[in-house]
Amino acid sequence: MLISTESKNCNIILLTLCGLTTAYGTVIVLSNWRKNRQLRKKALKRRENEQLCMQQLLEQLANNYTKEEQAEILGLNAVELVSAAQQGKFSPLKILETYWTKAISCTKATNCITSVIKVAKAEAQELGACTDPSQFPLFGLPVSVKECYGIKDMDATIGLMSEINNLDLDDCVLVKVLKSLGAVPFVKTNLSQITFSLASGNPLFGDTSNPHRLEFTPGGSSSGEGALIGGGGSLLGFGTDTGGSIRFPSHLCGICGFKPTCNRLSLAGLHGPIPGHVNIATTIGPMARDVDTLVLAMRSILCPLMFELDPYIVPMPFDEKLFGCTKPLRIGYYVDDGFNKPVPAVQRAVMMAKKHLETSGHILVPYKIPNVERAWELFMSLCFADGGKRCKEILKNEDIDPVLVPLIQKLYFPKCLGKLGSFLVNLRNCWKSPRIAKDFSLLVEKERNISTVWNLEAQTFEYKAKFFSTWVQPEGNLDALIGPPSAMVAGPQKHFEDTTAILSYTALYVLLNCPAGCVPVTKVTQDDIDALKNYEGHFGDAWDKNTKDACMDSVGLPVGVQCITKPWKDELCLRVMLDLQKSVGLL
Ligand SMILES: CCCCCC/C=C\CCCCCCCC(=O)NCCO
Repeated sequence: MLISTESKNCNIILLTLCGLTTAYGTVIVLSNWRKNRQLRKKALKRRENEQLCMQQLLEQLANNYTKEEQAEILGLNAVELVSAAQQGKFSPLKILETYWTKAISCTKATNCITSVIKVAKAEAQELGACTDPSQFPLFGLPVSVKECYGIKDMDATIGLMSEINNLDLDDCVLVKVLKSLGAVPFVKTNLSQITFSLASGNPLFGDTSNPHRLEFTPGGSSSGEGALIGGGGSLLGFGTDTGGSIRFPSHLCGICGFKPTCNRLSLAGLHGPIPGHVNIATTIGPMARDVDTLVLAMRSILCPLMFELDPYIVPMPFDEKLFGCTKPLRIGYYVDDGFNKPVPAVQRAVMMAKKHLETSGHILVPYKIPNVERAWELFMSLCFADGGKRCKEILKNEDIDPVLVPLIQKLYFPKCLGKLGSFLVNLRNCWKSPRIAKDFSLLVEKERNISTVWNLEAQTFEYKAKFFSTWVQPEGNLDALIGPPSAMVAGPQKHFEDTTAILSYTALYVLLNCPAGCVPVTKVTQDDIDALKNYEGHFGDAWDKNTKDACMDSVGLPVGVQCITKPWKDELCLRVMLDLQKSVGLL
């Protein structure tokens, strides 16, 4: 009797607990659903308002200038345009309004712009009243910036609905410096959600298209810059690069992009997903149609004002001597990192670049990247040292971009089932793919403790030393490297979801903190596609199959080559890029 009363009480307690848990769960689910619905409404309104504002601006500007006047401005490169503006041939306002018109027509095709920077008009007018334009090295040059750059009274959402209308109180350091040099920041450009993938968009602003083939991706995360500059809507833009986000869209959109050594340019005032992520050297950098513009940008912004506004930036002005060096350089070249085999068009581009640089007088020697798999393990372990905690946190209540879903699912996968999961992934991906299984196990690994992170740092130092020991060669040390910017060229978005497979060529130089830039060298030919039909990759697994499928319909699309130098030799890297572009010509 006693037992049955006790068990009855137990049942009541259990039932009550179950009831309370269910009620609590339902309240949480409902409140999250409500928050998400409110955010979606806000997002829709934000996007509609911006589109309306762009349409109104287009209508206002429609009759301001003749087609011929606009064509004359749009036909100049950045160096020519600045010089024409300094000589008073075009006013900064006329240049701005011409580029606003062009940029808005680009975004109608590719959805590359997220916001018009309205204050640009007043800035252009103020510049127009200046009596000595020659003191401004970027006088009247409209400059586009990635959405995550902080600009006073504008939001910088990184594609998160919860960040809408969270306005910046001040301009970021780069924007302040640009303005002080006479440049006119005029639009903000789209990016992948939280900038943590090579995708082209986010649920807030939508996807961006490749200007050379609208149904293909422009790459990311600086997708808007790639599409806008590639489409002729901006002469100079700024992106960010943590794994390849400047160089990858540059390669896919047929433009030039440069990632400097970390701490040469200021990141202050930028919005990013993981503010304390110091192990992985995020940088900002310029993107443009030609290397001359990248040089103009770097030469101008490495100025006393930036060193003053951000005291943690190494106060190294542009090294004219290093940039102007004319001695023949010893340049290592490689067409394959042994991990992700590039498609034939990419391999051909590197061999073309080798020939061009030889014709320019340089000495090209074959080079082999040491143990890229090790670099990959270190990069992934450091990049997700928190077990993806921060990524998961900021994506709470948000619509998650479908491209990020596989990554987030892995980050949520229970670690205790990791070995089994890894085994199953190995089986599923064409029966045996050790690298895909490894990728899975690196991502399901939860938060690493401090000793593990210190250990990873120490091993990264060892890898760096080993890497540069291969530059010391009996016939003479290497000055630079050239190689692929990616194994792939542009293709449909769905093939660009597995970041690991795509990033090995660019993320390596983030781990090593090397300056690296991409220069367009050729376009995919039918012969490249015929050769691609026999492509099997190094592993014959799902990633290799994806690389092949992605590039099957890419005839006519741009192919870039990556140039790399040692840390702090940024100007030498730009020199190699310029020699290459001069020799290849503009595509
Ligand atoms: C040899 C190294 C291979 C590393 C492969 C890394 C794969 C995934 C890493 C996670 C994704 C990071 C994406 C960063 C994209 C980017 O550059 N974003 C810019 C933000 O500033």
